[in-house]
Amino acid sequence: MTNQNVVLIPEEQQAAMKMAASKKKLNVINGGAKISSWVDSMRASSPPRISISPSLTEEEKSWALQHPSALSMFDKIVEASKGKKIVMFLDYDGTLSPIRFLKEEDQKAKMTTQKVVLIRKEQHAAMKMAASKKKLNVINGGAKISSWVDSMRASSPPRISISPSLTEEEKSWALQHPSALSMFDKIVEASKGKKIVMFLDYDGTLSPIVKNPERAFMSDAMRSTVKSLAQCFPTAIVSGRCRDKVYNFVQLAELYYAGSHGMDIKGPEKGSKYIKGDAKGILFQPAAKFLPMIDEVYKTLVYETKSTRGAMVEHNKFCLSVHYRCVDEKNWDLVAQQVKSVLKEYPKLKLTQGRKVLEIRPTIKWDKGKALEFLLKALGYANRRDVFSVYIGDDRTDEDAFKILKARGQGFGILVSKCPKDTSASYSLQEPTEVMTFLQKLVDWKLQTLRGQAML
Ligand SMILES: O=P(O)(O)OC[C@H]1O[C@H](O[C@H]2O[C@H](CO)[C@@H](O)[C@H](O)[C@H]2O)[C@H](O)[C@@H](O)[C@@H]1O
Repeated sequence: MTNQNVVLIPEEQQAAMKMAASKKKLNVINGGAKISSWVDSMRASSPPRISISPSLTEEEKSWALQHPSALSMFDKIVEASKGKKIVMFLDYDGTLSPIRFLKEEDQKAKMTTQKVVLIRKEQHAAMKMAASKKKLNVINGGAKISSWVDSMRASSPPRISISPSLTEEEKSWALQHPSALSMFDKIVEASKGKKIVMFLDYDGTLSPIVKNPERAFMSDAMRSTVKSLAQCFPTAIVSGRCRDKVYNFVQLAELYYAGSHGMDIKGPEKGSKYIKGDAKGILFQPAAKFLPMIDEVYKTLVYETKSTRGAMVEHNKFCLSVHYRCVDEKNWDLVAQQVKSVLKEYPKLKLTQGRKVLEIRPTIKWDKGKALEFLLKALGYANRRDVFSVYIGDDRTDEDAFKILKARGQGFGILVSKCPKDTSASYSLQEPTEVMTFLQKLVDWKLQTLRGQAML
């Protein structure tokens, strides 16, 4: 197998492929088309739906107040029409018929209107890949893609929907991964009599995704909520970033931090109120011996990518991130080639993908899931049945932690996502503002429970 033929499947893409495999019953109308700009322009011309969960943002609430449902206002409407002749004008597409297919494909779509679903281009690419599987080369655990650019496009998928109504697929996903907000009572019920431990990813979970990784600040309101959370439950931040950097963003000394995708773990600065006699805090760095190699690769990558406008290499101590969010899409393959050519010389390093980022890290068997287990053990909670862990994250690397929780039956994961994704998480939240609401509800619930106990 020549290097040119070798392609790495991003975890994001693997997930999409799995989802695609479960979609055999659906027909795809833009099956033969390339990922191209018309999909983007269609996305732009069709606003995303407001919400797949019952909770609304402030903006959505205000819009809903200004444009209330005609169903809920029905009586007022007929009241207003009293004594008048009603004349009806109805638009067709999107009003009398659901918008489910593309005009260019009308012929095909007519035959299968009921089954047709317009899928986002990443899923489309994945389905195409699945179909042409045999032609592709295998790397990275058996998964395949036809090109790096496809896989890079697939990271950080945009919202799936183009119409206000949910597709069957979305409905089914939402049923399987209901909003953690709407299921709040069930969640706290399940945790009754158990010690709750909180694990929080940073980017895309506590802070919104922004173009410049150096400016991914969390809001003061989020910080204050996380602070209150840590007063109620042991709380850890588990991030792909280097520990110092994520600490600088969060700035809460009372938390546990696992940086570099869990390869750099430290307990609270002033010792943990949850571990008796642990004044200094734990420190675990399973990839310490890779530091010189990572430094060397960092310098080489900075050199190799410096002529590629928008590319940025981030040093995360035990791992590296090559960002391409700000690189013109036509140069994404160039970035991929630059990274691949450097990594050829370093078989002890592996490449994974996050949201518009290529991540380089040691091949050791350590990930966010292992970090979660390590922290539970450090807290003395490893084999206890009365521990209930909640892990909230938005990226593929968080899946390792979701899987561990599922396997241990010691809590569950919450995926932060606006669109359906293959996940081992049990619940979903759409964005960081919803994460904050959920965390605040947990704090309020805990304080209320304590007040109730104090009154007994
Ligand atoms: O595990 P996480 O805390 O979620 O870290 C994963 C990566 O997060 C950061 O990149 C992501 O967020 C940036 C800021 O919003 C965004 O610009 C970028 O496109 C995202 O991939 C961080 O900069 C990376 O080093 C982490 O690997």
